[in-house]
Amino acid sequence: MALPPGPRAPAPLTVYNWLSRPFPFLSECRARFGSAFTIRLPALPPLAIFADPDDVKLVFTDDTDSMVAGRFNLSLSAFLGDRSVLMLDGREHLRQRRLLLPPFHGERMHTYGQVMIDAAHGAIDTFPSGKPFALHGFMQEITLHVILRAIFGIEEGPRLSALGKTVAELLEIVSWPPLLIPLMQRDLGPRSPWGRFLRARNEAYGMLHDEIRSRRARGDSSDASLRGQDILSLLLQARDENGNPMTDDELRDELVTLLVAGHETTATALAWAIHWILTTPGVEARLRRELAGGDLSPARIAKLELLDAVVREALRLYPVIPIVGRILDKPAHVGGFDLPAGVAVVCSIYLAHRRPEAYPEPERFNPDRFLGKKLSPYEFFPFGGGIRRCIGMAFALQEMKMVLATVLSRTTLRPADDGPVRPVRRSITLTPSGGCRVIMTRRAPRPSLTSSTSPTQTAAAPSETSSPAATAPAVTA
Ligand code: HEM
Repeated sequence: MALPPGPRAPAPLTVYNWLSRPFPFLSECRARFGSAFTIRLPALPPLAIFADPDDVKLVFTDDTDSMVAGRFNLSLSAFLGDRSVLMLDGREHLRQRRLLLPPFHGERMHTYGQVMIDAAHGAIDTFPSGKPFALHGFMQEITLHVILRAIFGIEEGPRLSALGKTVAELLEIVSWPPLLIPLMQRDLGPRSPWGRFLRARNEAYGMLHDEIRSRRARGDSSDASLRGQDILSLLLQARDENGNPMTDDELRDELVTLLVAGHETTATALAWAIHWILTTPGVEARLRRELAGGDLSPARIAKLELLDAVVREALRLYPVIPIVGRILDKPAHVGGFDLPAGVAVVCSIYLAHRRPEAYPEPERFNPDRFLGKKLSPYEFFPFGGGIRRCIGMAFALQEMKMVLATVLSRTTLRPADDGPVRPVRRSITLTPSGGCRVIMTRRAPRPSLTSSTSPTQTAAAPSETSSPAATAPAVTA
């Protein structure tokens, strides 16, 4: 049984390349070894990397149960809990996935649209004016707020703030890439990275259990505006095929999974999208023209074609998560190689998205390549594929569009620096270096008609001001 060829550099160098410069490293390997190659990292199975559509299809459509994702994701189990859908395989995975899917169904997205727009307004009100700032942090604020509101359905107030603070702290600690290495996962006291993580996680667990218990005890759903459509309410009502609800521990692990998976990923994708909009000639002007053609209700924003193409092209060029993988339970034949059991079969999203055969001039940000076209799910898969495809895909796409439309309609931004922006790792995601630094030169007041029922903001002719004092009411999200 032979693995594809691959670099034989000393382990520390490979670890450095993998953690610090994954995109150039993947490109170099592809140039040197061809469309399939193997990367070896200490204490992990060999990673056999593929990017050709036939090989990706084979992995995503495998129905033999011989390629398991839960074991591939194992390094995340300390972060997410061992009952997280990401950790499970086979029947257990399917059960948990079926329970989780309904709140994320495309049709439900209209419920969350206004929450997303309101959260964007709240953050825009606090953008510094006339001086450089990193957008990524503000995008994180928005996506954290949105996911907390969508999951728990609670209104602005001390409960939401306390949960937000604890979750943000937890996510900040886990964003440090070395914590993914099992050797680093040791509690050496409250000031050590893992010690800090464990203490923050216990605090978050306590709060989540309180929330679950009080919700069960009340026997009702959330507060006002989401009217029982929040994700926790739906998960509490969910039953598997035997009529059983999720246990408290299952619920807790899934809530942590949704908070982690649904927050940093979308914030990073937004930061990249804004980077490309500001730095690619013509794109911002075309988007503004598209936005100006009518009201800015969630329903209309969701249908804007150029905005949709911009979002997809941003996810193509720098996919937030560069790889998805499965561990082979049994030997398998992939890409002309007979791979032994135990190997990790990895689909490189990044390399697949840069194949010139599918994407002429692959390095160029060109949203037109998505206009009026539907790409194969084996050539464009920022959300992975098959029975493991991201549960939050529709949610993330909706959120990106709502936030981008709101930011563009109320502000004028320009890049703060001339130098190149490169991807840097934060845990498993790759974010723009410097956090996408921009300068805001205009902020229009928040439109007065943003409400959950009648959002009728207009994108045309926003008023010129750069003074935060001129901005409108307090955060209502
Ligand atoms: C731009 C934003 C996002 C990106 C790029 C992204 C990407 C991904 C990827 C690549 C996977 C692995 C798929 C595979 O193994 O084939 C995944 C899985 C998952 N994502 Fe996302 N995601 C995003 C947002 C979200 C959101 C908003 C949520 C929920 C609120 C979410 C929840 C999940 C869950 C639960 C899984 C596990 C699915 C399973 O194992 O069955 N993600 N995501």
